[in-house]
Amino acid sequence: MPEAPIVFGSDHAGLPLKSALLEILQQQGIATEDQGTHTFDSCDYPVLASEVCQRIQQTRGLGVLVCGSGLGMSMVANRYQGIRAALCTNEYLARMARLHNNANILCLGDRVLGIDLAQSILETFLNTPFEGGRHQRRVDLIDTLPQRGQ
Ligand SMILES: O=C(CO)[C@H](O)[C@H](O)[C@H](O)COP(=O)(O)O
Repeated sequence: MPEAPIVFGSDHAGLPLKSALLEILQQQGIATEDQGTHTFDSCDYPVLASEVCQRIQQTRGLGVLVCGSGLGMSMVANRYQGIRAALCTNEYLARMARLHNNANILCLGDRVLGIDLAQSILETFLNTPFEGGRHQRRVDLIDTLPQRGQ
């Protein structure tokens, strides 16, 4: 389990699932942060994703972004340097996102997943280490190849 707090963010559509997952982790004694949103007023997912990504750039820990589908959050998050966001709809994807891609943000869709499956995906993500080895070389290329325009 990582030492930095798990940083959460959602828009209005992701608020119910985010709240449920935060409560579960808090009951397990896991440190968390909630960068918002905190109300059901309609808001814009790029703003919330930006807050969480900037926080992860500081903590170098793991984050969770929840919107209606998870798509918008993942699109925004993957534009940030050093952020590898993975939209996961099952435990296999969550496991591979950590093992092979060293993903540091998990994106979830509140309108896609039930709480039980989302909890299982989250726990898989948090408890799976990066495998390193050949995957480190590929992860390094994620950051360098686009800058070279290749
Ligand atoms: O970014 C999204 C879609 O890719 C998220 O699912 C948003 O939460 C969704 O678009 C919000 O929709 P709403 O009709 O404004 O609630």
